[in-house]
Amino acid sequence: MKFTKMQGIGNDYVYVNCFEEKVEDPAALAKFVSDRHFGIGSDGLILIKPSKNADFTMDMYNADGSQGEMCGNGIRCVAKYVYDKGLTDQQQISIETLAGIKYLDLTVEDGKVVLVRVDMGEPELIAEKIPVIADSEKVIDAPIEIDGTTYHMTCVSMGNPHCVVFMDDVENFEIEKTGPLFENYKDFPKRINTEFVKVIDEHTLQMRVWERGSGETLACGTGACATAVAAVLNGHCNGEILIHLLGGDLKIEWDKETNHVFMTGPAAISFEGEINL
Ligand SMILES: N[C@H](CCC[C@H](N)C(=O)O)C(=O)O
Repeated sequence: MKFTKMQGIGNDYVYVNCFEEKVEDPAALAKFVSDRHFGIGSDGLILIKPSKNADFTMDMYNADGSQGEMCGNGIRCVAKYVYDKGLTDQQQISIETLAGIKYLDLTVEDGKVVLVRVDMGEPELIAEKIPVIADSEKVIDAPIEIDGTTYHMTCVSMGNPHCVVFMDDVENFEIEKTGPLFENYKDFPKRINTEFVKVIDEHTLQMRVWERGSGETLACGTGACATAVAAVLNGHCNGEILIHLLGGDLKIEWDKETNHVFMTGPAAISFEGEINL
């Protein structure tokens, strides 16, 4: 099977063009290709498919084979793939996801996409729609005790569920130990992506992420959007927010007029190949 390996600020996936390839069991394929020793090595698998309602469809699977409703870094790479490979000549495209249809603006230089701005839609703050089990309608700056430590979390869905935790030191944080405890915590019926965030100033955040189904990744686009929303809700930030992730930076803006969150960042092709299934 032919594949293209791409990354959005270090959040890397194996991309399959399903206009040309047939994928029978995407969950199993995601687990296989994500394995660094027996497969290709990636944070998961992304399928590029036709759509009846948009220009294209993106289906996304984490490294453990679970399907994610949306992938911010992934959708920028899908946009780069379909433009650079000539599946479209439009610089404004729509992509259908399990989190709804997303609209993207492509910046092109020398015939190649170098930057993508994504309208990520509206954040969902109602606990039962995230979902998170809570005794309040929304979960903003709420205590959660994990392994004997009390953290304060703000929960946001960008189509997929996120729990944002602000703290003073993310660099030395034991994410390997604590990340899975959040991911599988009893009050997250669909598990959770967790962002651990340090506030630099009112327009700058530093973030690490433990992703549902993939563990720590170098970046998470939906997570960056959830983090920006949480930072505004908690009075830490406003306006345009620059988020520093391990793999690079994303620019996020929560537009008050439309209530839509916009994410701008790069996308890159690492290599292409064929894998024996
Ligand atoms: N692990 C996420 C999907 C990938 C999200 C992330 N890689 C992004 O860029 O948004 C989930 O299960 O909801």
